[in-house]
Amino acid sequence: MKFVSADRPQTEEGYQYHIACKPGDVARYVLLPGDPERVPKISALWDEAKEIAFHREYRTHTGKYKGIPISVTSTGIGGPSTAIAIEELAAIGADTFIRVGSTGAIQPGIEIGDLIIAKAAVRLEGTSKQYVRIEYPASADYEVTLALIEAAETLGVRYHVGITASTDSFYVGQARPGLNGYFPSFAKHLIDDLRQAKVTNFEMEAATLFTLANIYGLRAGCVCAVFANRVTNEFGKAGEKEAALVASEAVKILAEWDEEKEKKGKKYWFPSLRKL
Ligand SMILES: O=P(O)(O)O[C@H]1O[C@H](CO)[C@@H](O)[C@H]1O
Ligand SMILES: O=c1cc[nH]c(=O)[nH]1
Repeated sequence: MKFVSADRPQTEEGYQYHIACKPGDVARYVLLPGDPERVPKISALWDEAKEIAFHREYRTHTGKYKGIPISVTSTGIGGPSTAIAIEELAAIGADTFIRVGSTGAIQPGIEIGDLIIAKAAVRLEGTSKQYVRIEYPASADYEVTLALIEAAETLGVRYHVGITASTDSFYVGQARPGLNGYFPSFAKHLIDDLRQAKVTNFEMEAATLFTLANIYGLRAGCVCAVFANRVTNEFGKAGEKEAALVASEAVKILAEWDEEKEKKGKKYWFPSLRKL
């Protein structure tokens, strides 16, 4: 396989080095779970799907959900691999991303299995800092976020909307004691400080996704299933299917809004657009 340059390791036909996909392999709407094992669980919910590639942590299926072309690519854990996925998926035509993750809740009143839709992210990871100054906002796209809320309401699931904190470390970085009880003083206040600032949850990719989407003029949103409750210290794998359904339904809703905007010559969706 001949890659055209070191700057952009892709072949003449645009086959991307890490995700092993080329133009035409993915839809413009791409769901982004961290876990490769979640990819077939998500595409099983669609009308049709096929495996395109599975290279390193990047597993991609493309298919149709309620008639809308849709793809899913796993990002792996953390900002570095997520940034690679976004760079290469965007290079082959993806422009709207929805992270479908799992998360740890730090606010009271959030149950295991609930969903959390992120409207923005605290950039506690390093990847976005290698792209743009720290003051730059890791904010979700309002149309994607609204479509996720619409989908959650339609599906009647328990959900919350909030600011997520994306970290590079799952253990000490999310104020879990490390091996042999290693627990530095600056980690001790992390949850309480973030909780006072109304942060709802921890995960490890949204800040990278939102920052790069904003830099590149792409749309991104995020819905996560609550696996960990850091208030009660419970842990359980629940809500994964609901998060996948909400994200898939949100793509259907976004596709309808995009068609409406196109038909009426509008750049931004707004509630009374449908009455025009
Ligand atoms: O379930 P995923 O999407 O991987 O998301 C969460 O799970 C991993 C940690 O267990 C991190 O990737 C975190 O962001
Ligand atoms: O607590 C959690 C659960 C899932 N993912 C995280 O990053 N943290």
